[in-house]
Amino acid sequence: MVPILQINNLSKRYGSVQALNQVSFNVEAGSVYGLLGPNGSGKTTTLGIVLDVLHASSGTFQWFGEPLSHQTKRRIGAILETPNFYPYLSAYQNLQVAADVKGVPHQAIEPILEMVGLLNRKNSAFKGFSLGMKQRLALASALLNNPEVLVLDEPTNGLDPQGIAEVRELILSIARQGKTILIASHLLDEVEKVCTHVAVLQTGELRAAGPVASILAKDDQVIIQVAGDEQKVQALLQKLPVTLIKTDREQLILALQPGFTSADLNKAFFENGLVLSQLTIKKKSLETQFLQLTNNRNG
Ligand SMILES: Nc1ncnc2c1ncn2[C@@H]1O[C@H](COP(=O)(O)OP(=O)(O)OP(=O)(O)O)[C@@H](O)[C@H]1O
Repeated sequence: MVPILQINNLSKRYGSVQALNQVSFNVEAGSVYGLLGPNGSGKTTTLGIVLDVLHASSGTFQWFGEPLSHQTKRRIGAILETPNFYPYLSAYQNLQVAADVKGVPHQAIEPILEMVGLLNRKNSAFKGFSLGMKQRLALASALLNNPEVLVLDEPTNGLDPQGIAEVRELILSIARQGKTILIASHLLDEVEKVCTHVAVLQTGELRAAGPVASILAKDDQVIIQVAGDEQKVQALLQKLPVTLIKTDREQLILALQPGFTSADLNKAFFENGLVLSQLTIKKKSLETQFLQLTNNRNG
């Protein structure tokens, strides 16, 4: 299946600042994909580029296997910053305005208000809403035209614990409806709770990408280097109980599923006529590095 979003070697410079450097990852259909990194790591820049708000210095991206167009944009709902709703209009009236802009019939409004838990406040003015309610109204607005994908930049920023819990639960319930979600966050905890997949950015570099369970696993990871046919290597990796976390030049970084040891890995390669020229066990999980990353934030 074609990935929902393919990002290939994306780079962005702002003058002397290299905000993104050759970043590549794919977002598959049905995933909740976290873009994790501390402030200034390039998350917003990445989202801005794929939503056509910013231009990349180099690299490409495709939505649904196609370049971004008017048609593909209609399949994407996004919240990059807290949207400007009219303070004196009610939740319902604000969504009427948004529906008119998007060419969506007004019948769509109430079911969406119900989904985001604001139906009983539909006639209340926006200005009286808590931050959490404002964010849920923003989600309602992004969902009005029933997009296949939602792109969210730090959706729980500034919310109190209850607001955070509500927005996270809402994101999960939207995901359960089969929508794909790309969400930028500087919170490891949020990514662990909400996301199925994660790409980790640090100062514009992609540090790791893959399923949350394997990237954040406590299990050992191994670095291998294989002499031999690359296709054969990939075919073998597909069959083994391992997850490819990252390819770094000649090296492959793998997470081993419980019960499958580095000795088993070595044996499997040998039996398939492939010789490992390197097999290093990385004792520390990436989690420690992520915690350092996210704790180093300064804002
Ligand atoms: N318009 C701009 N002009 C110059 N530098 C910029 C501009 N926008 C972003 N940057 C720089 O690019 C880098 C990446 O910023 P970006 O906003 O993408 O990071 P982020 O991970 O989204 O962080 P935050 O959570 O703080 O928004 C940072 O060093 C930032 O200072």
